Amino acid sequence: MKILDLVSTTDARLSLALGDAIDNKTKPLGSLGRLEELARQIGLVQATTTPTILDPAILVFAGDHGVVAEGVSAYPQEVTWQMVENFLAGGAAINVFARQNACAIHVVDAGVNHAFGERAGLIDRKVAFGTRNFAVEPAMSGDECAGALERGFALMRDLPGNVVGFGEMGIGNTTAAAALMHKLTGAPAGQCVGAGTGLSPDGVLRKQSVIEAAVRKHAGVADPLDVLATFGGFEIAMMAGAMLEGARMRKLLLIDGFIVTSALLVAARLQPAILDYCVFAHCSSEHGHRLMLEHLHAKPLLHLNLRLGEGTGSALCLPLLHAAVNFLNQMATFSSAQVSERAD
Ligand SMILES: O=C(O)c1ccc[n+]([C@@H]2O[C@H](COP(=O)([O-])O)[C@@H](O)[C@H]2O)c1
Ligand SMILES: Cc1cc2nc[nH]c2cc1C
Repeated sequence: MKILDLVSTTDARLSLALGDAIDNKTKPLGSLGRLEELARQIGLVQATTTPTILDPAILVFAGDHGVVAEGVSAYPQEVTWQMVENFLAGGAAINVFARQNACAIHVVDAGVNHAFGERAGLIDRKVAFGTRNFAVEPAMSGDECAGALERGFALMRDLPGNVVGFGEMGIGNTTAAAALMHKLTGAPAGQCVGAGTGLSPDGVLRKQSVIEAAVRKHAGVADPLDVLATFGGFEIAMMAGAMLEGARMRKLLLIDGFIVTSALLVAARLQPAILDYCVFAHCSSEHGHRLMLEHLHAKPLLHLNLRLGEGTGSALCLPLLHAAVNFLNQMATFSSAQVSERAD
């Protein structure tokens, strides 16, 4: 497996040109706030002063987690495959929000513990029927982890469009994501764990102990790919691969909640320039997400107390992306509209 180098989108001349284009629009300087930052970022990602949003798509990666045997989720494992069926039937929150925003969804079986058979609309990239229990042994072998990353690269190469939103589904995956966060940011496990699908306070303490014991068991694992294989999940590894390839292709990456951001933590350790390509959709109410975002110096767009996953935050910020490119491409300038500029 080869991870290709990513280049930063930094381009001083283009940044100046975008700044001029934004400042010449008929509005007080800076008055479109975060939308101005977004417009500039999308312009830099696409290397143009006239960026577009073409064929946006949301990829929902599903996988199961052996660590659920430790009682770390409020819901049973079969909810993962049952929700995949719900995605395929169009009845989940992500289906509703993607439809509302004319956005395609692709559901990927990265490693669900269920035999779906041939299913229209389901992209079968199953590495295995769920990871192993990392409280006992590494979640994945090195080969399984590399296979998941590579399938992520390939998926992105097949995807049209220049904006890709990430989403996931996997009972137990907040435990995997919290373990990755603990290992990759150095934050204490107690600051990385949260209620996930709705664990009780006692359940959250148990989740913390499971992570702390597993980290002691797998002491010495430090390389980001080894950390991913030991504590991660197939959907998390496949997202990390897809993010790396998406950025290499200069697609804009929409980062959803706690689990999607944990995949980015891995990708950013491998290729820090990936952060230039990321829009952080929202700050999840999962306990560790705010700290995880701070670690990445990320400023999320929305604060809606979401903690659903599926890519729902990614879908909900699509109108903001459209607004950013539309104001840049369509607003009149002071000179074209013959509006007087500021007096000083
Ligand atoms: O995206 C988030 O921030 C988020 C926060 C909490 C839970 N989730 C979703 O809930 C599931 C994992 O929760 P759990 O408690 O089973 O680890 C998984 O399917 C995620 O999509 C997602
Ligand atoms: C019902 C349900 C839907 C979900 N969507 C993402 N994670 C989920 C977890 C549960 C339990």
